[in-house]
Amino acid sequence: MALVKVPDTPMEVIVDLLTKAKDKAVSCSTVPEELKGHLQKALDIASGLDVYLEKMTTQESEPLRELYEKTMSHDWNQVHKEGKTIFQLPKECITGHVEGQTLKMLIHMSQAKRVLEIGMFTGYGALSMAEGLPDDGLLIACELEPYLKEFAQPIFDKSPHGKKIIVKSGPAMDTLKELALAGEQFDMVFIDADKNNYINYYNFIMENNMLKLRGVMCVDNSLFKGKVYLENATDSNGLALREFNQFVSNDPRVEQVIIPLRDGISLIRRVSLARSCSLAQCTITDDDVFRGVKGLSILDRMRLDEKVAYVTGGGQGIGRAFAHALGEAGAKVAVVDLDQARAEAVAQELFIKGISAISISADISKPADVQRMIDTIVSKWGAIHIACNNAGINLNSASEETTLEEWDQTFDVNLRGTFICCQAAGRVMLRQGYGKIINTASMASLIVPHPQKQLSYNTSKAGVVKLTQTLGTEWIDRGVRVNCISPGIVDTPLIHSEDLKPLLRRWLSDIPAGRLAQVTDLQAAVVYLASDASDYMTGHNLVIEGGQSLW
Ligand SMILES: C[S@@+](CC[C@H](N)C(=O)[O-])C[C@H]1O[C@@H](n2cnc3c(N)ncnc32)[C@H](O)[C@@H]1O
Repeated sequence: MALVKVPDTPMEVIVDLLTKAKDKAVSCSTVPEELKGHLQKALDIASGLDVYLEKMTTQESEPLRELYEKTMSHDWNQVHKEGKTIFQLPKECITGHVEGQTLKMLIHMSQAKRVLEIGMFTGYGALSMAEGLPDDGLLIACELEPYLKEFAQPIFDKSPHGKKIIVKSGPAMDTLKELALAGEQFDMVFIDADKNNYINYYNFIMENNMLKLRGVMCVDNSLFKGKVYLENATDSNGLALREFNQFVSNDPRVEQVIIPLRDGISLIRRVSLARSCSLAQCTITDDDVFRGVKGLSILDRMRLDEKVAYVTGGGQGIGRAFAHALGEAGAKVAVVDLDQARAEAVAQELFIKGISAISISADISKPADVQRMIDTIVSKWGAIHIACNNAGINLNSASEETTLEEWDQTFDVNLRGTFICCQAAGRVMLRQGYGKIINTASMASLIVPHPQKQLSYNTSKAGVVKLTQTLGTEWIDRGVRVNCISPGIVDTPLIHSEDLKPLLRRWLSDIPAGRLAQVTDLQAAVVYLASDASDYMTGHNLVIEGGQSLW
């Protein structure tokens, strides 16, 4: 006997009813052709929808496909008869391809890192969401039936994302209590278990602050085949969902929307602080500390959206890391380098990451080049908000042998070049009444790094600090902040050459942190100095050297 598929979603119910109506109409000679035609059209539209969504949704991964097939071909009746599961589990309760991809998309969009799933079944939704999580993301899946963990784990193990999933067997409420006790919080919670408990899970999560401030709760089956709004529905699960939806829609702590995908997915998020504030029972000091300056959290205050930046020496090393950091924080970035090919390569890297970027070749020791760089950026983007004057050179010689050529060359780039850039960018920024200049100085501005001999470099970088202090105090009352970053010894491939090995050992013994700086160690500093969060800071030399200057 062929298995009759029970309609599982409002659309499947509509298709079922339209099919019956059309069959009846077709077999009845008194039904007008026009009505038959309308019925057929309605049926085509309704029955084609899920098929089309399925087809147009990005193909699932191999482990997900395997999980789906293994779930569908498993004899759940038999498993239950053998006493391996408490309940007889219908295979149709799997989330499946389109919903799985929707959850994965939500995880990406909300940049969630910690997810809680209530009701895992065979893990299709869990693995879909894990695929959307970053490498250090975590998903805790609550599942009543221990058998399902055994079922899913071998496929989780085949996926590179399976390691992000921890399955907690047993009643979800017990796991929730355990997680609340440990102070666990989540960016996303997916509720997809016993319908009559949805309201309890929801309230427990809200009352125990388990959903982070920016968190989202997703609730599956919230349309329950339409029974949530059909007047004569008596189905206990449908009625439980109806009560749940009504409760959430009246709950002033949250906002909700129900997406009519498959059997309905509710998206629920905590409302803004402003509303929570008026709801709170306790005494609140309602100020910028509580609400955030301009209503922004501290991390958002460090975002650089809509800002225009340039980075000189951006084609490699520290400059490249600065360009990426500023772009990741939201700025448009002009990558400037003496070497056009290098600048272009970094601009391409940024472009691939979705960052607006251009490349410019310029020799910062030449005023005409610097002016061309400034004009190019202003004509392209209309402003310059962030100027990273990072290009520099380091030539070594014993002081008694340092030639004037070496001295002049070093000063031309490191100090004169930095001044030329500060002045040209500063003029634009002073006109704008806003700007952030970040110069790259060096730990050598504070100490005399040894045993290498680099008089011109050390002196020029000390000059960069004084330049920064002077401009920083002169321009701050016109909205332009000038600071500098002093890195310690930065790890480059060159440093690991055989020749430099003894020098490297010596340096390492001088660094309390026990290692050289990576360019990535400097990235947060440049974003902070470029952002409005550092507005009260000017003329500062931010030293990042693993403690080396203190020993
Ligand atoms: C609709 S299925 C979940 C589908 C799953 N989210 C997916 O991605 O395929 C519901 C699951 O909730 C589980 N469940 C039911 N009651 C539960 C409870 N009290 N605690 C934990 N899990 C429960 C069931 O065993 C079943 O596996």
